[in-house]
Amino acid sequence: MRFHHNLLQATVDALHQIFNEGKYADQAIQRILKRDTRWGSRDRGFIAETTYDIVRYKRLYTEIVGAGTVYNSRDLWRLTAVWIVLRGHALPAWEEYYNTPVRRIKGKFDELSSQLVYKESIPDWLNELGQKELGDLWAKEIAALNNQAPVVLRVNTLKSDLKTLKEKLIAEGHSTTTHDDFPDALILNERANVFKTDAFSDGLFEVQDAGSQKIAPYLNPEPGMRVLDSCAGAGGKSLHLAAMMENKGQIIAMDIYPSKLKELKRRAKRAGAHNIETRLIDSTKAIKKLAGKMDALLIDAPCSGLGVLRRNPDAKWKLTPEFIEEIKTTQQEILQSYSRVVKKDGTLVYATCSILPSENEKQVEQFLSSEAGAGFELQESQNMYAHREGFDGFYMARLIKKD
Ligand SMILES: C[S@@+](CC[C@H](N)C(=O)[O-])C[C@H]1O[C@@H](n2cnc3c(N)ncnc32)[C@H](O)[C@@H]1O
Repeated sequence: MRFHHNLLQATVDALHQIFNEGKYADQAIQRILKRDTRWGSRDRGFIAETTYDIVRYKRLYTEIVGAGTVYNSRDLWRLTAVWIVLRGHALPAWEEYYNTPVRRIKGKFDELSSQLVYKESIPDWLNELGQKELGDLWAKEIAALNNQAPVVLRVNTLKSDLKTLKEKLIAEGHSTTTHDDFPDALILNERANVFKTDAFSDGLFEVQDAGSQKIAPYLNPEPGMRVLDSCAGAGGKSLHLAAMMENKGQIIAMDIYPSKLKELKRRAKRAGAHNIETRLIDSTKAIKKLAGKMDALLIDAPCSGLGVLRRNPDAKWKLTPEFIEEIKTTQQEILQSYSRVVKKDGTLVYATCSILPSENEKQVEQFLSSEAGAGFELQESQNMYAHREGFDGFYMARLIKKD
């Protein structure tokens, strides 16, 4: 493999922003990619993927090179050297790589690989938590979460269908594969920036992981229903609900951040979704007003995000045990207070992109045994794991309001 110095320099600069300045990996990479308009899609892909890989294996690589917590330029170049060596490539004859101890890198890798915290590059506290909550599943799942995620699209059935979209994408140079378990999904055969396609500008699809595509259908939405998407964010699930409801009925999309709802509106316009109304949650009144009025409630709860580490590998280094404890309190508060909007025989779906039972099953159990949850019955629940289904990790539970 032939390496280009300017692309590795860009990788080193991105790593500096992420490791030393605490920037989010996706934002740091986006900024760096704007630097040179002559870079083609392969160059951009190289910078993004190399950076993500090194972020993913930060602990392992750092231990191999013996760097501290602040990385100087030499340390960052050495991390890229480890990346090249462990992929079995020859190091280019650049000044930065002079005297790189290739055999020592390989030896250290073999030695450290016997310990999960190095092999999968995870903080000790997270390893302990994962072992405690998931037992034997943990090692398999964390290994799968270190793989690169495929790019999955969801066809917007308000404007297109799977077959037509597949053909349009081929005409724009992108081939895709369908999947029997995910009826609206097309998986890109080769990574590409599909946001640049006409099909995307025309609102024919959204980029949405296959696991995430299971959540809106779990609510059994039907045209004409009144649905509350209480943690709507930028609207990934609201848009899917609008498509499934064929733009008929009402979707109230709520969040505590106006910026996310603004983005949702923009996306809804592009998607031709006309039955979504956004409402900011700025006091408890916003929810109280809807008490007993909704046919269905989706709580796509804020969570640790441990199921989507493949997309956000830097979350491993940003998450803290304290944050996970706080978010669990928020999850229960949301269940307790928002569940009141569901009318008799209505449906509540609680979902997270976490794999931890304490954010999932345990939250639902706690809710059902509380006063607010007493009128609900658990109908069904499902876990999705990266090591089993090959997509992001998710949890969802469907509860029915009996009285
Ligand atoms: C998992 S994300 C939602 C993703 C979104 N549903 C989608 O499909 O794109 C969780 C959302 O909950 C929001 N949130 C956090 N605390 C909340 C609260 N107390 N009430 C409502 N939303 C909240 C966050 O701003 C975030 O957008």
